[in-house]
Amino acid sequence: MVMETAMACTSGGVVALADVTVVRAAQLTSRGRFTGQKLVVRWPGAGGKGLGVGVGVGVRRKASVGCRASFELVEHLHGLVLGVGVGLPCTVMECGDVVYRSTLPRQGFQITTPGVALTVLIVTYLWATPGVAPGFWDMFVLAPLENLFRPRFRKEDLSLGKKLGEGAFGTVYKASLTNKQLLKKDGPLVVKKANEYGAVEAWMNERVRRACRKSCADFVHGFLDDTSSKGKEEFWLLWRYEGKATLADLMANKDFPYNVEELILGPGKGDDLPRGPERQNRILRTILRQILSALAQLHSTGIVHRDVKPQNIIYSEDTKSFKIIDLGAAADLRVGINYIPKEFLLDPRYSAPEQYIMSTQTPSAPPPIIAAALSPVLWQMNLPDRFDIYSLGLIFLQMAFPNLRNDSGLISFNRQLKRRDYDMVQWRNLVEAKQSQDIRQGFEILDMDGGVGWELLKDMVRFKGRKRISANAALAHPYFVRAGLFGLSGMQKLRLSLMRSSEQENEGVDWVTSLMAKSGTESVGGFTEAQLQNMREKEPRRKGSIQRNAMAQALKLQRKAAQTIAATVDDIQKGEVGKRVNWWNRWQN
Ligand SMILES: Nc1ncnc2c1ncn2[C@@H]1O[C@H](COP(=O)(O)OP(=O)(O)OP(=O)(O)O)[C@@H](O)[C@H]1O
Repeated sequence: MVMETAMACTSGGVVALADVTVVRAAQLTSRGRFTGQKLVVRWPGAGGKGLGVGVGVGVRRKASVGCRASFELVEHLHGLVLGVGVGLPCTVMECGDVVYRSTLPRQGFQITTPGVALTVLIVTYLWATPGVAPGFWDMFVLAPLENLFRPRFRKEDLSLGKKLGEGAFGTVYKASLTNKQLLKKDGPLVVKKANEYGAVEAWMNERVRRACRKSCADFVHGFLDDTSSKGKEEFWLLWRYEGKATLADLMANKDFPYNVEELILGPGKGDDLPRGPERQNRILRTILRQILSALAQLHSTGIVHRDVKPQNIIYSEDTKSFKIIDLGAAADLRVGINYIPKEFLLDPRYSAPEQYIMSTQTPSAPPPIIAAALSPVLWQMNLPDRFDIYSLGLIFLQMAFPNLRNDSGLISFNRQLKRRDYDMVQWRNLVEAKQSQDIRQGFEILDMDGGVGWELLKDMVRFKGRKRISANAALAHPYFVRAGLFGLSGMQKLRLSLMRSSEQENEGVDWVTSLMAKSGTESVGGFTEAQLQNMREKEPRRKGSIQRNAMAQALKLQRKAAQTIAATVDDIQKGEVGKRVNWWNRWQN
């Protein structure tokens, strides 16, 4: 190995200069030729200084006389340049071993299998529901931009009309705009003077307007009015007037569901079928699909409505479809807004048995940035969207059974179901024995096409949120996906029978459980209700394969990690930073 200053010349002149360790050097002959076939040049270590890139190596190449002259000149310059410490850093130069420059591996961007796998993993996490990446984009780009260009309203710009409703969160009026220049599209508006949660409702509506505007009533603006005569601040919320009827109004009509048919299908479009279960089923399916689509969009953006009921589903005369209103009780799980695990804001008639959208052991939401980063984990742990699915299941039930459409009917259904441990099959056995016309009509609808409607209803109204179907899965259910006139396709029938057989497995477990309960033991006298409930909810034991066990362990670990982090963040938020946070104790709990 010889330490020397090397320079390579090409016909274009000097192209490289550096202090190099020549491992196997080409000789520059007195006749100006490289004699070696290979020139391996090791550039100086990190931070090596030098000039130029590209070494004409390995090729017998004629060095011109000019080149030789340049060599000497540059050698002088070289000393000068290095002397003052000027030169390109190694990061921008091709430092390292140089063996045939043209055959060197490229040092720029390279695709490797672990790199691809890691990228896929990160992207999947960032885009998993409720969407960390879209959330940041929404929060830091879309929201400020929208704020910049939206017109601003004051209460003087509005003229209030008829009162439309009064609820726990405020009073709602039909209104019109006095200053017509504020909005391009004219038309009636709705104003809610919110006394509580107004700012949150406005924030939630703005989020929905950016993420999935077609699923909810068209929100215009929200502003704070601190000039109220009552002396307290009021938040004014503005929507476009969607129409005069909510699903509750339409369901209260004796002609339901035929009164909705014309609204959603258009005049005379439903006359191809005679009045009866098949026609009713078609209308119910359309209504349910519209509401499920709206919910699926809300859920995919991390919002759980928490107050899904016929009164909060409005028929939009403009889009001829059903939309969701009243986001006052909604929770944004992406950033933890309005998410208070122990708060009870819900309508008991439609609320799921768990009552909370998140486990009560999940601490209150951490600061938005941390909440956003953790949101996919928390979402998967709690599946909070299933809360809305239960409520929608009850609406489906009410649409099918006329006797359940009023409050007393629904309340007595809730009582009956609770007594039967939320087992819809047991409830069916109970009510079918009564032979009422309304009940018969309901089951006739649900049992069509091999009972797909009944299957879907059972998947929606389940005790455990985790076992309930999601809005997206429900939309792909055979109840909606039909093969035209022939009803269910072969695949759908297969899927249905699979679903049924898995259910029979559960029923077997239930049967054994009830036998055990009846037999009891002499000393204890049988199981308590709580123990029974616990046993029923347990999955039947399946043979554990290595993959399944590994998966279960990984999930357990993920859940534990998320709980530990969330609990610690909660402590920090509560100001318990001073106390020593014992991670190990938390982990073991
Ligand atoms: N965009 C809209 N277009 C037409 N009507 C609307 C609209 N928004 C609300 N309404 C009407 O106003 C009523 C009350 O609205 P909303 O449910 O949002 O108020 P609320 O104060 O939260 O009531 P509650 O507490 O009873 O749910 C609705 O039942 C509906 O009739």
